[in-house]
Amino acid sequence: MAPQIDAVILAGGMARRMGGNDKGLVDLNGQAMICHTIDKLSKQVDRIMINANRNQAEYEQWGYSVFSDQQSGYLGPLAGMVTALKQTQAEYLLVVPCDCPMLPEDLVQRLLTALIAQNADIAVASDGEREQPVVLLLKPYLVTSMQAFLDAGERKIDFWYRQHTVAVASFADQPNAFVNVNTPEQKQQLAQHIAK
Ligand SMILES: Nc1nc2c(ncn2[C@@H]2O[C@H](COP(=O)(O)OP(=O)(O)OP(=O)(O)O)[C@@H](O)[C@H]2O)c(=O)[nH]1
Ligand SMILES: [Mg+2]
Repeated sequence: MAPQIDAVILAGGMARRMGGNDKGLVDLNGQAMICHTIDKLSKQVDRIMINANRNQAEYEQWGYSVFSDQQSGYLGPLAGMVTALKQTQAEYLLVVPCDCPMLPEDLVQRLLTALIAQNADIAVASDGEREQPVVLLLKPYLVTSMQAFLDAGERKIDFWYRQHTVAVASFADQPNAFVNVNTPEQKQQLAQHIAK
């Protein structure tokens, strides 16, 4: 039987490079950016959760559970992840950002295969050149380690990874799948690419 997998879409950042406009909600070719991500994930996971620190009512319109970071203050992506880990009952949690609208259709399948093959606790995606630190599959028991890391005042996700066994799943054959929209210019470029 396939394991149960929940997903959290991280939309809890300040989006400073987007002029402070909530990145998940900015329009990309007729729909909110997060809708592109939801479309990519909906067939790959059992349940989707949205992690947002403002505009929660707007995020609720898609019918998924919406929650903010348990610890306020914009402490970074780990703050959203640890909160999601406390909510899930699934065997694995998939984490993705709200600003990667082109994610692979086989994201979960390949991350899970890599995690199992390497007997790892975490599988992180790579575009063939660079790891994508907020695109990962992980085991929920890691919540204790992640909370302890944050409680110690640490914030850097890469440092946290290093405490665990991490498998890397390569998506070198889909180099555009992780295009990351941080600025209005990047959004404009992707909009033109999608419209072609
Ligand atoms: N829950 C939560 N998520 C965060 C936080 N900071 C960043 N993220 C998320 O982490 C992912 C990657 O972060 P960035 O692309 O740097 O997003 P950002 O911090 O909103 O944008 P900038 O302010 O321009 O750096 C995005 O999905 C963000 O929503 C935070 O404090 N809490
Ligand atoms: Mg980003």
